[in-house]
Amino acid sequence: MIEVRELTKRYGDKTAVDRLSFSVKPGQVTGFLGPNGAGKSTTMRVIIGLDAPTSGSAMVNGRRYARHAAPLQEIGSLLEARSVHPGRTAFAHLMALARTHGIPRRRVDEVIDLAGLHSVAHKRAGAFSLGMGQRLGIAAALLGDPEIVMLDEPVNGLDPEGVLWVRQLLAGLAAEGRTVMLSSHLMSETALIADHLVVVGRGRLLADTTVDGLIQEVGGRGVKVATTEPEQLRSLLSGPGVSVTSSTAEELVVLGVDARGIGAIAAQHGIPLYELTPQTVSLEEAFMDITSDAVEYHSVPADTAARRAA
Ligand SMILES: Nc1ncnc2c1ncn2[C@@H]1O[C@H](COP(=O)(O)OP(=O)(O)OP(=O)(O)O)[C@@H](O)[C@H]1O
Repeated sequence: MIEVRELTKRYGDKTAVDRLSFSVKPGQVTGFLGPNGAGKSTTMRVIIGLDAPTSGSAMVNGRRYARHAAPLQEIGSLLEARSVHPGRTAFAHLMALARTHGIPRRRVDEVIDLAGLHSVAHKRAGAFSLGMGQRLGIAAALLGDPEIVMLDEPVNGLDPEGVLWVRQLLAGLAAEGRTVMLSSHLMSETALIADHLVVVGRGRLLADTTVDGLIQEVGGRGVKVATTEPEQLRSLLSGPGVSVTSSTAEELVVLGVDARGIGAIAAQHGIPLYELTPQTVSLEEAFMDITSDAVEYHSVPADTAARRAA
């Protein structure tokens, strides 16, 4: 379990993390999402004690990271995939980590196999592709067989097979009851991996929810109905958990009853319908909607950028 409470981190006058609170629970995969510069890496660095909070706290299984006697066995993390000595082989890198943490050689062989690094284990890490480097970083994170696994952008640079591997690996770790957290700025990719989502923007919490919850929050999964009898249909549909709004005189937007249910009620009462459209909000739209005010670096159309530069 990771518990972040009222965490604030300032660098000079820049507030990277702003009174952020959330929990990452065991047995599920939590996606930590936000646009570039949202404060994800800073939060993760504080969690593993690489940075000290300005105020608030980040606890790992009830204690600050530094208070754990064997932190690598408590929480395995991948924060900077390239933090490997380029002249060392993958095997030597993992062995060095294992030796300094009292981890047996057998476990090094296990994580090399687990990460699919067998054929390159004795090659210099400096010659690794980005994807291989990511696999080595993930192998290192798993070395201590930790209860908690925290990975910063783990699929960055991986090919589709690698992405699938990470997805299955993390789902397997969560199914074993471990706590799994991964950061990303890609919503659709994270939704395939994560059960629970923590969304941040400009250092603040924007949503702490599930994929479905996020879509509901931005008004997705409603049904647009056009009928000649909107008022009659509205009163027939009204009930607990149902919300009906009208956009035009003959159009209703219904939340809480699906298209099939609306069609059945209309047919029962002889109400003609001339449109019945489930409204889908894509995950990317949902993400953009809740983070739109929190994006630090908005892109501008190419011609505007060119005019500004001129
Ligand atoms: N050491 C530092 N000194 C000054 N500012 C920093 C420092 N580290 C981070 N920041 C700033 O804090 C903010 C949050 O950065 P952070 O790297 O945590 O965001 P992020 O969500 O991980 O972004 P990305 O997806 O781009 O990695 C950014 O505006 C960044 O410029």
